[in-house]
Formats: sequence, structure tokens, C-alpha cells
Amino acid sequence: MREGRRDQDAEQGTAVFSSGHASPARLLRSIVLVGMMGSGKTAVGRALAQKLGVPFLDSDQAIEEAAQASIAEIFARDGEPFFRDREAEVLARLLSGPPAVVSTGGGAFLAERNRRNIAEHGVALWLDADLETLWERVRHKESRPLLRTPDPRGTLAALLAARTPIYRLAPLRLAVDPRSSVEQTAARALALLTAHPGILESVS
Ligand SMILES: Nc1ncnc2c1ncn2[C@@H]1O[C@H](COP(=O)(O)OP(=O)(O)OP(=O)(O)O)[C@@H](O)[C@H]1O
Ligand SMILES: O=C(O)C1=C[C@@H](O)[C@@H](O)[C@H](O)C1
Ligand SMILES: [Mg+2]
Repeated sequence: MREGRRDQDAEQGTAVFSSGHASPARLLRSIVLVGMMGSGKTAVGRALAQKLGVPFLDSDQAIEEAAQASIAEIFARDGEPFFRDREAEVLARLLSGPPAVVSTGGGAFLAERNRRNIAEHGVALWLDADLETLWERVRHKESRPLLRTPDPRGTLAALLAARTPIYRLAPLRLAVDPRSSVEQTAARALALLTAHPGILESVS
């Protein structure tokens, strides 16, 4: 790790990190990033995992690897219900391992079975971004099949409105500041986790 020490704790098999002035700490539960497409779950999740010295896992990427197909291809070929079943299976598998940062697909937290699984094995952290920020980040990408509509911005707005009450069920929320870089947002996520009991255990 660039900014701090990273050891592998032989007994626990989990990483111990110390970054900047913080004391060394061990991640006790997986951090599961939830929120809309474009909120930064993948980008921020990867940076956060690096800071914590734990594996980074992404349910969308794991589905694509297992299916040897892109998410857009799976949606087109097998339909959304099939994708949601694979998403639940993959998420359960990713959550069954040692503590990690797990980024989910934008719809994963909507399913009760996934919320239950996440609460059992980890803690959900909602990346709460506003419509403008989300739209700026997703508008030039073709990879999100749910936005392949005649009015993708309107679709994004409708999804945001419908999903926000469910994302609010996450125990942790980070308001995404569009002026913050991925690195700065990951640092803010780490500060939030450090302040919340039961997530990081001091090992000093
Ligand atoms: N804090 C940030 N600052 C600048 N760019 C960002 C930030 N967070 C994410 N991005 C960029 O926005 C785009 C979307 O981010 P990302 O793919 O991480 O979203 P996501 O929440 O994983 O979306 P999905 O649910 O579709 O997987 C990417 O190009 C990413 O690099
Ligand atoms: O918001 C959603 O429902 C989705 C978001 C992406 O991460 C992918 O999981 C897929 O495109 C569906
Ligand atoms: Mg993602």
C-alpha cells in the first residue's frame, strides 16, 4: 500500500492497515457499496479497498466473468429477471468470503434477499449522488441497458426517485460531492467507517 503499512494477519487472514496518522486497524465486516449507477461504487470501492488493504470485489464484474458476457448482453439475451437471479447468487458468494470491499450493481440493494444477506455479512454504505452528477457520469456510456430508452435522463431521474427510499435503508450514507475526486471520496468513506463502531477494530 502506498500510503501506509499493510500486513497480512496470519490468524485472521484479514489485512491490517495503517494510513497517515490513523492507528492500525482490521476490517471486521465487508463494506458493501450500494447506490445508483454512476454514483461511484466501482471507482470509489476500488480506492477504498486499497486504503484498507483488503480485496476489492464487484458484483457486476463477477457476473460478467462467470457468464463470459457483458451485462448488456445478458440483459438482451436472458432478460432482467435472469440477471437479478445471477446477481443474488454472485453477491451471496462474494459476501461469504473474508471481509472485503464489495461494490454492487445499482439494482442489487432493491431486492430484500440481497439486503438481508448484506446485513448478515457486512454493512451497506450508500453513495448518495444527485441526478446531475449521475447523469454527467453515465450519459456517454452505452454499458447500462436500463438507460437504453428514448429519454435516458428521464429514466435515470425516475429510477433515482423510485430507489432513493430503498437506498435510505442502508445504515451508512456518504453524500457524494461532485467536486471530490475518487481518491478524496474514498478518504471520506474511510473516515465515515472509522467513526462508526463495529466496522474497524484497532490492533495497536
Ligand atoms: N468521485 C469521482 N470523481 C470523478 N469521477 C468519478 C467519481 N466517482 C466515479 N467517477 C466516474 O464516474 C463513472 C461512473 O462511476 P462507477 O462506474 O464507479 O459507478 P458505479 O456506481 O459503479 O455504476 P454501476 O452501478 O453502473 O456499476 C466512472 O467513469 C468513474 O470513473
Ligand atoms: O441500476 C441498475 O439496475 C443496474 C446497474 C448496473 O450496475 C448493472 O448492474 C446493471 O446495468 C443494472
Ligand atoms: Mg459499478
